[in-house]
Amino acid sequence: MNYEISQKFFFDAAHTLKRKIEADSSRRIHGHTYNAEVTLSGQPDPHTGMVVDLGLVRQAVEQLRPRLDHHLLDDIKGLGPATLENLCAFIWRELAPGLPGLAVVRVWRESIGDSCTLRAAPR
Ligand SMILES: Nc1nc2c(c(=O)[nH]1)N=C([C@H](O)[C@H](O)COP(=O)(O)OP(=O)(O)OP(=O)(O)O)CN2
Ligand SMILES: [Zn+2]
Repeated sequence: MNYEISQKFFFDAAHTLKRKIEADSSRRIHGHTYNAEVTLSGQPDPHTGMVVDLGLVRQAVEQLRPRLDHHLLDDIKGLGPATLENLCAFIWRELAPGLPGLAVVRVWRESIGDSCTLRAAPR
């Protein structure tokens, strides 16, 4: 059996996006509320009963969140075009060093129903 333990957070951010369709509205600066969820997988430590203390996950997320919340995503170094895919990859790169067992990063926009899920490659 394997366990997955998750934490959700959100950030409000602005962006532009170059697209072939809906091009005009996408290239103007506009904002979204982005939801995100990070999931770690593993076995609970027999002494603590925890895969990972969710407080540690929260600390890592709280370090990252101010770098996204109320920012223009176009300005964030290393993000690239502000798509859900690139947000998943960015969050992964930023959190993975401090969160061993990181298995899934999901980012979605509730208002429009768009979602992206990034999973660790199977070993
Ligand atoms: N593969 C992807 N395709 C698209 C992405 C993406 O991140 N990955 N993103 C977009 C747009 O940003 C998205 O559709 C939102 O559209 P947008 O014009 O920015 O906002 P809306 O006004 O339509 O939605 P609200 O969130 O309600 O403001 C497109 N494709
Ligand atoms: Zn948008």
